[in-house]
Amino acid sequence: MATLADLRSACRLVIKVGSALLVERGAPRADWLATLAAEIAELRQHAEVIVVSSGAIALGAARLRLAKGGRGSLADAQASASVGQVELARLWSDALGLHGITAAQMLVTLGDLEDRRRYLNASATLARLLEAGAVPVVNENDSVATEEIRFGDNDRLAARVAQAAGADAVLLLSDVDGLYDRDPREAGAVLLERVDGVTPEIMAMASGASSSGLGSGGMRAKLQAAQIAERAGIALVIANGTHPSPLTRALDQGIGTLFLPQADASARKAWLGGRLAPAGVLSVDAGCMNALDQGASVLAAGIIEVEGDFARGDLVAVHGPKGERLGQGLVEYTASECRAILGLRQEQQADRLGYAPRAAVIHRDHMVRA
Ligand SMILES: Nc1ncnc2c1ncn2[C@@H]1O[C@H](COP(=O)(O)OP(=O)(O)O)[C@@H](O)[C@H]1O
Ligand SMILES: N[C@@H](CCC(=O)OP(=O)(O)O)C(=O)O
Repeated sequence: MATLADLRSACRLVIKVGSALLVERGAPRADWLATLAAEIAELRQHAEVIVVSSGAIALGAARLRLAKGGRGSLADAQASASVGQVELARLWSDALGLHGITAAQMLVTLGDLEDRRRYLNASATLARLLEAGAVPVVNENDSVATEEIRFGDNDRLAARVAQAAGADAVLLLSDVDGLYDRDPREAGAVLLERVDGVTPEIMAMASGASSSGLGSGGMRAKLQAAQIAERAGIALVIANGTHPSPLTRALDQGIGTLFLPQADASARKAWLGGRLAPAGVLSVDAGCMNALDQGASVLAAGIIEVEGDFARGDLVAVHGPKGERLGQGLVEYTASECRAILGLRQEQQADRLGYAPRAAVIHRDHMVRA
């Protein structure tokens, strides 16, 4: 992905919308949202789209008549988010619904995306929603997340969601055209079209303050999001959402800042292959070994032996029938569940598990080959 126009060829795209775009003096900017929804509908003809939407605190604070846009204290922000999220979900549902698109609300915390077991859950839900044709509308679960366990800004949340969803690109819609070499309110600020690596010099260009007072992250949070994305092999764009057709302006007119991924897309899997020590071993038969060569997932039917005592979400090694090292990945079941279902086909597993089986024991998206 070398230019903004290349984002048109992305298969899976995360679009993040900041509070200031969606809310003005406590009221939703419904007309603006309608035009964005039309652009999303157009994009969806050839790509899958996930929305990360801010705005719950700003909307809720207006309803509750709380000072400082609901950001006076954590308790105010949490109460505002509870009230505003109801309205925010309805706004998206109505706007996308006009185009026959089903919106799906997903509220996540930092823990949901950092803990490997919960990361798998979030990732599987996103995948299933996209497969079923819905547009997930994600926000932080502000009403339960305390200060220590919050992202606090939806920019980094969007980058993490992109990672969990295996997206190719993230588009952060803000109220500026992109990253400038200094705060754009200063004279002589120049827009950067491409950033090849978020270096300390790039980081120093941004201030942490939000321009509208409604949002939380400022440009610094966007650069932190860019760092997460570039390490995960995902392109990230900062573009101006204040125009009537922001996606067209960014992608077709090329106005915005593109942050190039610093590693190839497989870097997303690199952490699986790297630092972590496997907590156990799944040995598979020759049929499964061949299927893995074709890019398949590890299914219980192909497992012949389970070693170790691991939990769901742990990293386990996959060996062939003669002990060949085939790869490693995040396992969807505990060791005892793996032992209970080894050798069984999907339709035979529910009785042993007591619940409907998952799609695979190790999904191919969560596996690296040796
Ligand atoms: N170097 C910079 N380049 C662009 N914007 C910057 C820079 N430094 C500070 N900013 C400020 O960051 C603001 C965008 O952050 P924020 O208000 O949090 O946006 P959002 O609500 O979209 O998340 C811009 O309006 C701008 O005033
Ligand atoms: N989760 C919060 C938004 C936090 C946030 O990042 O806001 P913004 O900087 O406007 O994208 C909300 O829904 O109000």
